[in-house]
Amino acid sequence: MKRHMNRTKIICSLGPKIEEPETIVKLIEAGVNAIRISGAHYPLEKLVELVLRVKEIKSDLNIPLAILVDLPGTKLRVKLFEKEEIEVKESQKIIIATEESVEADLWILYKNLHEYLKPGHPVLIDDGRIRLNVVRNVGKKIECEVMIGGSIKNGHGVNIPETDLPGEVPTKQDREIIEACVNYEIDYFCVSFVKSSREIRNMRKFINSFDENTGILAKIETKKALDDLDQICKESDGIIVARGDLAVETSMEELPVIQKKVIEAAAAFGKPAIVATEILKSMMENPYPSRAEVMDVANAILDGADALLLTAETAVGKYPIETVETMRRIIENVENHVSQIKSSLLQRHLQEVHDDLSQAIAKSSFEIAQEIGAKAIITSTASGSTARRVSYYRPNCLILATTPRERTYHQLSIVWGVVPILMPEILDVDLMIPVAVEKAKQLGYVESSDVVVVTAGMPAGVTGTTNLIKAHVVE
Ligand SMILES: Nc1ncnc2c1ncn2[C@@H]1O[C@H](COP(=O)(O)OP(=O)(O)OP(=O)(O)O)[C@@H](O)[C@H]1O
Ligand SMILES: CC(=O)C(=O)O
Repeated sequence: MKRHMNRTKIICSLGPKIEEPETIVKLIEAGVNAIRISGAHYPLEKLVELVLRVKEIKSDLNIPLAILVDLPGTKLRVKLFEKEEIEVKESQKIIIATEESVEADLWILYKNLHEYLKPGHPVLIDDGRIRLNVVRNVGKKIECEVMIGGSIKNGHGVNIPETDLPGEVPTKQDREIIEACVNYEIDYFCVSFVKSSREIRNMRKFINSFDENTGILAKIETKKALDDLDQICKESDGIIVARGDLAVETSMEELPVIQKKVIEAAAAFGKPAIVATEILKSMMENPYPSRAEVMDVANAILDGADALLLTAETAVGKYPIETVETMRRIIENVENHVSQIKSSLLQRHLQEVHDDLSQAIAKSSFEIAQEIGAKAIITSTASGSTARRVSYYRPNCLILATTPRERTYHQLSIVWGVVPILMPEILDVDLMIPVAVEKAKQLGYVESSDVVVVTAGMPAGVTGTTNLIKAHVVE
């Protein structure tokens, strides 16, 4: 399979149009580095079936590819019984009920929701596309006036930004999904509607009771998450700027600055940042993007995103493969030509190291590689932490992350610029370096007489032990 060298990674969301194995392979060939499967849109059995399908494909193709299972969390959703879709029109009055037994036009199954809603509160559906205003509550019925109409589908997300509904993470549905998936070595679970770092800790505790190597990505999509952003970044394994909900929970106008702030916060902790939603939205209908969307992809890269996440474009859009190809081409163009602009837009400031040895190694290997024009930085990594730290600096040269851990190999595929390479476990560090370099050579990333900067650690294979840098000439 042709290897694409886009350094900003591409993640796509699975959906009914792209579930067939041949289509998944085509998406990967087009440039996808990771696949998100939504726990909100798939029943458990189907979700597990898709996880297994993607695992089989990545094993057959022998490629690094991360699987992200998105947990629904405390997000409210529309429930329709009997119908799959209803149409609502401006100024029409409709009834929402909070329990299935109560007659209504649509349901939001959250116990006693009516007690939290007051006249005038906006109820926003499908990332704010449909807008209702609460008129009054009658028992368990909520009467609303349609302010902006359209079609409402079963499962559409609901935001009620004026309320602060209590809810514990992981929810019952989250726990069921995690339990159904634990045997399949999921690379990342995405935690929706995070409001505090405490929720990440609770989620970590629950997930770790089954599998300590699964990563946790915090979806930043509420105002409250922004108040606890540093701690959330510190305690998770990466973040997603979930612009669909975020725009509704804050405001559209705030998004550009929030996106930059969140990416910056994640980077400070050496964690990958993913930008999601409506990146190439018009390609749901057209085989080409709008100018503004091309600029959005470029700006997300320049903001420092590690990966870009396509949601509805691939899940339910008409041109999923073309969308991925378009995204890849824009990324490649920006990355290949960004150095023509004098002020280096991608490069980041050199971090204070304090007494963090692995941070010092990452920073120094970047500086040495830039100084000597190295072909690659090869990090021998167990958890992937050194590779992520090197990636932070956005070096011009390749970042090759050799690891004996299969999970790390797949997890690193969402990290900017990192090429994950699986290699056997070698406990003698003097042997590990030549084997890692030889593997990189065999795969065609480096050739004889190239200079590479290698990082490794003693004892080998143990997380957090990187303590060695070597400038090495490939034999
Ligand atoms: N697997 C799927 N099956 C059917 N529709 C889907 C699927 N995945 C996504 N969609 C559709 O695409 C839209 C956008 O996708 P996205 O994954 O952002 O959904 P979402 O419900 O907003 O997710 P989240 O709750 O995680 O924010 C959804 O509103 C839904 O209509
Ligand atoms: C991806 C997602 O959940 C959002 O943008 O809201």
